[in-house]
Formats: sequence, structure tokens, C-alpha cells
Amino acid sequence: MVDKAMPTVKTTTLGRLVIVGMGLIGSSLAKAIRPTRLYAEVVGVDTVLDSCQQAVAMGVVDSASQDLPAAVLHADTIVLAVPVLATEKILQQLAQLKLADSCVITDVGSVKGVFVAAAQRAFGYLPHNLVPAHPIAGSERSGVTAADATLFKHHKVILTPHAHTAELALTRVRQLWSATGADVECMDVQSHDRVLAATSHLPHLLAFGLVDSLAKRSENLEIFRYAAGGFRDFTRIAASDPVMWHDIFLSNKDAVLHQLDELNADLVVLRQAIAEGDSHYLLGVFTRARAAREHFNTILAQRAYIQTMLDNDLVFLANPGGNVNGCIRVPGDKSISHRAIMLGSLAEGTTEVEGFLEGEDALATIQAFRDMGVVIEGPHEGRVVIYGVGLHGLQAPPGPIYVGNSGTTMRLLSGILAGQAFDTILTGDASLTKRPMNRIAKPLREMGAMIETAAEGRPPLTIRGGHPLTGIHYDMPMASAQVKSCLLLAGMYAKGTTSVTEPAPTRDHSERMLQGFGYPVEVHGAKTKIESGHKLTATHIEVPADISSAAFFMVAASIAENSELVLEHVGINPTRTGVIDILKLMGADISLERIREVGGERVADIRVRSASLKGIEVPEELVPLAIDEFPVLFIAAACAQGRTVLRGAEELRVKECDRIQVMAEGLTTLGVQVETLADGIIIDGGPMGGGEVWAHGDHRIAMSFSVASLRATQPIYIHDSQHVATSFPNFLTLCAQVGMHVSVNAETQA
Ligand SMILES: O=C(O)C1=C[C@@H](OP(=O)(O)O)[C@@H](O)[C@H](O)C1
Ligand SMILES: C=C(OP(=O)(O)O)C(=O)O
Repeated sequence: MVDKAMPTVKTTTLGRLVIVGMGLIGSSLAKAIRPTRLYAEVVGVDTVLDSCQQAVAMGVVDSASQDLPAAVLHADTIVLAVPVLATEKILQQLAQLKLADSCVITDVGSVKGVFVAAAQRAFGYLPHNLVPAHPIAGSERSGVTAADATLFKHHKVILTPHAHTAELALTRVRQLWSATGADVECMDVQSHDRVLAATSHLPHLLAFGLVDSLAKRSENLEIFRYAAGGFRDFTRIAASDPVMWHDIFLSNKDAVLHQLDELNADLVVLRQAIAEGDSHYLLGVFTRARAAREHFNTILAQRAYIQTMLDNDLVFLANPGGNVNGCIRVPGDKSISHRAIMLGSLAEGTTEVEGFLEGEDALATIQAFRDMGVVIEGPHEGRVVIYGVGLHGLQAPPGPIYVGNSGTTMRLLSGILAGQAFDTILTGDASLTKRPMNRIAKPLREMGAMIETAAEGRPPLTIRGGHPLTGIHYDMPMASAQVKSCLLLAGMYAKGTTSVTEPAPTRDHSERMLQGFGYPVEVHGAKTKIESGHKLTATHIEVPADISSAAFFMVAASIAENSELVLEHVGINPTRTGVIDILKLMGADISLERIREVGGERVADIRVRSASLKGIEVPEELVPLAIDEFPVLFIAAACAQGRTVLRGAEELRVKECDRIQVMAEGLTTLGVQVETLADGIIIDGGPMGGGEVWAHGDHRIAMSFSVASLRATQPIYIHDSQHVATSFPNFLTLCAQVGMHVSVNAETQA
């Protein structure tokens, strides 16, 4: 009977699988494959009679033998699952036998270079049916008794085909490992050995080395008696198979030595920092390491997601109906959070931030500055401490800076990086890679910066250091706070004065915060001016709740019946309140309470009650003041009586997705009448059904259709919602708290 945990392969197309070596890996592979019936027969080979008998007795294999030549006769696939240095002898034996041309040979060794070289020696050439492979899975336990059919499930298996490996052979080995539930990838031999030296071989060496070093000291009994969690966690892998690891280190000598030398050098510096009491250095290493480790966990988690959620498609299920009531505080403002990290890093002294948005976009900004040597503690419950390095204290990052989904990070950071002495490369995710960067590259080049972009001005951006900047005046062709802010930041590094004129007012957080850090900025109507030669002085920042996140709940409480919601401590900077003005024009019942000023930004509690909305022509001057809120305003328009017309909003087409097109498609699916315009949309309010819509990885689209469910008559399935955490990590929790029925669709989770 087929083990339910195992993926099943419907047809038995292959005859005999021979696994040489009934150790942990070989016997686990046999145990995983046998129930799938991918092969009619699974045969084990081992030099130890006992292992053969146990493998048969445990039902791991159909049969087992000590006679290699007899076993591999008529084999379709041979897997060498023996220690790395033992493979050569077996390859030599195989080379002497008359194996069928179609017989595929593969292995499981942790070092690939040595295996390929051994095959070359044994055969005198690299056979086309040879597919080197490495399952990245293991356990401290060894031998056939430790066989575990689930050992490879959700683990990576790396194939390192050589230049002449036949496609058919590669497919066969891929199929073998996929059938165990593994995640199969290809890599070249050198990259494999280099990466594994760092991520696997080095940690094992350290674990073996540490245990041995402690064990041979005279006071070892005392030490081990008190060795608690840290020792246990760090040295778990020192219980691994010594022969196997002996072989691995000797086989991957050069790559391991290189990694060891780099670590040695870092440890010498760390030692010195402890000896000299250099807290700044130590905190820097520990905060960076902790962040890197968390980042690593996310990557691992995402990998698991990919396994269980079909290509990372996180689907929200928004069930129809509900009322919206209560009192909530949405997370911190994204624009202000980004700027706090940037200016805090470039300031002199220690900046404390409260209310920081712990969303992926703002975390990407923290990571970027950590990469450039800034020590940043947190975020922890919205609190971040930044040890500023001054305007000229950034260091070259160790590699490209990855800013994920965040346009604000990439564009603002470019202004800062153009003024540095070192080169940088800025990269982002698939959505960001499609967004226009010429809007900042062009004026920065006019200032003297050297910036290279990919085709059509898209990321990645390469920003060359050491090119002096000179202030310019720039008439911005579009209303964009990101472009304005980028140039003001570059202006701090440019000779003379830099000024920008904007065609319409956009958010002014950069201007306000620069002044808050004591850096003079002049604003005269549409023109903003900055000059170099001043400094930023550390300060305390309280980030208000993000009005762009509050907007989802403003629309929610407006369109749902019998609703009354208070949104606490929301930033109501006049360059951000377009959404309130537009909703009020539509007839929304919104009032601002307890208006106050906190750290240079206006804040209020916003009370919203259900209202019957009506369609309007959106005044064009409000467009930049509500630029991020249009997706959810389109939902308000769909629930309103009559027609809503939006023009002058072409910028919506270059956000995380084309927000005009994608919203129009989703609304049409829900049965709403829409017409797209080059620079806007026409929406006729009416009843909404349900159905499947796509967020195209855009956080605001996913949240907007979640809100739509309050007035839908059927469930709405919102595909591609995984990016909600970029700006609003606890969105689903708050939805549940106020009475909306939105959740991750359980059916799409394995
Ligand atoms: O400066 C900022 O923080 C932002 C400016 C806006 O972008 P544009 O400048 O491209 O309009 C906005 O859409 C974005 O979410 C944040
Ligand atoms: C456009 C947005 O952000 P960014 O440009 O930073 O990606 C947004 O949050 O809606």
C-alpha cells in the first residue's frame, strides 16, 4: 500500500533502482521511493551483510546484496550512497561492467568536484548518463535502522550536471528526488562546493572543533556539567558521522580553507573588540547577525510556503458581509518609518524611534543601512534605536543591497548613495524590477552622479561612488514625493544649492524630518531648497499610524451597514489627507477628534460611521494627496450610487502593479461596470458578486478587495496576496477584530 505521506507516481515506468550503500541516506531514499512504485524493484547493496539483512527485514528494499556487479546488472538507475571518498572505487568497478547505455548513475555526496573528478578518472571521460546530486538533508543518526522515508521532504536536492549530461538522465534523477517530496535545483559544481563549504562544512568543523577543544581541557567535567542550551544547540551536529565528515573536509579542502580563513580573520577582530571593550563594534556584529538570522528564517519559511502554497500564491478568502465596529490603531506610517531610518543613520548621535512600522518595506530600509555598517537595534514593539554614523560615515556594503518590494527605499536611497565614495548595487523583487527608475537617475546624473540601470531605466541600479555632486534646480515632470526626497537627500552631498519644484503638492515628510534633525530646508510654495554643509543631529521620533493603512478601514466602516469605528493616532499631515477629503465629497461620515501635533506631524483619532456614498468627479488636485489610497477608493466608488470619474492619475500605472488595470479587472469580475482611461478610471456603483481576483503581488490591491467583501454577495478569493506584510503585517488580525471575515484560504495550504 502506498504510504499516504508520499507523493504518488501513477505509472510504473522504470524497472530497477539500485542503491549502493545502506547508510542513513541510501536506506532513507529506498524507503521513500519503494512505496511510490516509481521503480518496479528497489535493490540495496552494502558490503556489510547485517545491513543488507536489516534493509530487507525492515522492508526498506525489495532485495539486498553484497554483490555489486550482480545487483547493477539490468539497473535503470544506480545511486551511489557511500562516503565521498569511497565513490571512486565503486565508479571504477562500474566502469569495468557492461552497463546498459540508458543506465543512469548518480550519487548523494556532499562534495561534487571530487565526485566528478573521480568519474573522469574511472571512465576516462564523463559519461552522458552521469548526474552528480546532493540531497541537503541528514541527521546525527546513521545506518539503516535510522532510515526515514520523510528525510528529504521539503529539503533541497542540488543536481550538478556536467556539460555533457543527457537531458533524459537529468530528468530521471530529478524525478527520483521529486518523488521523495524534495525540492530539486540545479547548480554548477564549483558554486555548489563553495556554497556548501560556507553553509554546511564550516559549521560542522566548528561544532566538532569546539566539543573536542572543551573535552580535552582538564576541567572538562565541570564545563560539561554546566553546558546548557547554547552548547547543546551549537554542537548538535558534532554527533554526525566522523568518517563521512573526514571525507568531506579532505574532498572540499580549498573551499573549506577559504571559508575558515575568512572566519578566522573576523574572529580576531571580534576578540580584539572584547579585549578593548568596544561595545559599538560588538553591538554592530550582534544586531546584524540577529537580523540576518531572522531574514534567513523568513527565507526558510518562504521556502516552506512555496512547497505548500503553490508557487507562493497566498490566497485570501474574504467572506461576504459583516459590520465594522470598535477602536483600533493601525501600524506606523511607512513613509515616515523609512525616513527615520535614513536620517537617523546619517545623523550624529543616537536616534530613538517609536511606532516604527515593522513591515517588510521598512525592514528592507533597516537592512540596507545595516549592510552599510550602521548599528540599529530593534525593531521591538515599534521601538528602534539607531546609532548614527554622520553624513560621511556609511561604509561600502558587502554585496548588492536588496530592497525587496519597496520603491521608496530604492528611490530615496539612490539620492544618498550618489553622494558616497563607494559603489553600490540596488536590487529588488520582481515587482520593483519593473518600476521606472529614470525619474531619479536622470536628475541625479544632471547633478554629476554615475548611475547605470537595466533596460528602460529599470532596476537593478549601479551607483558609482566618488563622483562629486553639484546642486541643480529641477522642475519635476511628475508629482512624486520619492523623486523630490531623493534629490533633497542628494542635495546634502552636492556642492551649493539643490532645489526642486513640484507640479502639485506631494507628501512633505522629508522636509519636515530634515528640519526635525536640525538640517535647514527652505520651502517657498512649490519650490523646496537645500544646501550642503550642514549636519543632522539625532532626535526622538514618534511615528503616527499610517493614514494609508487606516484608509482601508475608513472605506470599510463607510460601506458596511451599522458600523462605527475609531482609528487612533492617525497621521493627518495635510499632504496625506486626500482620502478623507475624497470620501467626504462622496458623503462619508468622518470626523477628526483629539487633533494634536506629535514630533512635527499632525495626528488625530478618526471616527467613521456607515454612510450612503455617492459617485463624484475626483478633483485632480487631490490625486497626489491620496495617491496610495485609490485602490480602496475604487471599492468605495463601486459601492456608491452613481458614477465616479478619476483623471490625472497615470502614476497609478507604475506602482507595485498597474493599479488602474488590475483594479478594473478585479471589479469587473465582481460584476461592477468600469471603464479604464489612460490616466484614470470610470466606475459605476452597483451590486457586487464574488469570485476570484488577482492582487498581482500588490499589497494595496489585496487589502482593497478584502474590504469589498463587506458588500459582496459571494466570497471573494484574492490570489497573490503575499505582499500585504510589506505595509500592513497585522491586517488580517485587525480585520477580524473589527468584524470583517477575511482570512488566509485554508484550502490552499497543504
Ligand atoms: O515618498 C514616499 O514615501 C512615497 C511616495 C509615493 O510615491 P511617488 O513619489 O512615486 O508618488 C507613494 O506612492 C509611496 O507609497 C510612498
Ligand atoms: C507605492 C507604494 O510604495 P513604494 O513606492 O514604496 O513601493 C505603496 O505603498 O503603495
